[in-house]
Amino acid sequence: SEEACPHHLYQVQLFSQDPLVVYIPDFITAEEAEHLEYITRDKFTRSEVADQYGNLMNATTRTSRSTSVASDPVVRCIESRALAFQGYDTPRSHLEPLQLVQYNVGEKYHAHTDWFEATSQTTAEFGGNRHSSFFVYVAADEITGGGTNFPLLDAPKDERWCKFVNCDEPWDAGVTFRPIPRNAVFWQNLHKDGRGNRATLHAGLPLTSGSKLGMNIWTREKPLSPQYRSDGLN
Ligand SMILES: O=C(O)CCC(=O)C(=O)O
Ligand SMILES: [Fe+2]
Repeated sequence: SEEACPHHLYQVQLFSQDPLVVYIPDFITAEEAEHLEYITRDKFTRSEVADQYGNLMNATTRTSRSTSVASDPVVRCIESRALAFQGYDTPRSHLEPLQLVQYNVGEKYHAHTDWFEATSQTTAEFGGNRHSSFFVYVAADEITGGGTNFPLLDAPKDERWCKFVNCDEPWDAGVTFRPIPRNAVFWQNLHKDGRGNRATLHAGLPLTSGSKLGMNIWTREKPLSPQYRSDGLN
């Protein structure tokens, strides 16, 4: 039985190979989660989305509030972890500032991809397109609903996944990751040739009760220009 196996520390689980999706329990610590909440507590504004031309706007498709996070030693640790996870080869300059997203009852983010279709959002100063995404559940209080749904991924068959994904959903709804504090979902947005992978389509489902604080960690294909980075370094 599994109980007889020696203890090990790593916990990541491959969820899907194509697109690459990896589930990461305990991606951030309780102290880091509290710190993120604390340093952003009065900073949230209505979330923006980019339209097909790359114009940023408030839209009914994304009703959360969000803020980017200024760099500090705790934030740098989280960034380092995200870079190490991706194989150490990616320099910090490829990271967008961490983005926190706050949802209350009824709020959601309609199905979207994190990679951009609009070339105005993938210019050299933005570091090209978003190569990968981590979505981290920072906090979830008394929550129902509010999972992250990938409609084009296959639901897992093994019921041991049910602690991380909602197994009560119809199989044709794809997969919905539960908003479990400090856990993260990682995925690769782009094919090898740089084209966006449509199967990474996903949505933040509406909350039917409680509240949720999430965090996006987006890695671009190339370095962002200093003005768009949290460290502002050259
Ligand atoms: O809220 C979620 O579960 C997903 C949010 C998301 O996909 C995003 O902010 O890009
Ligand atoms: Fe997203």
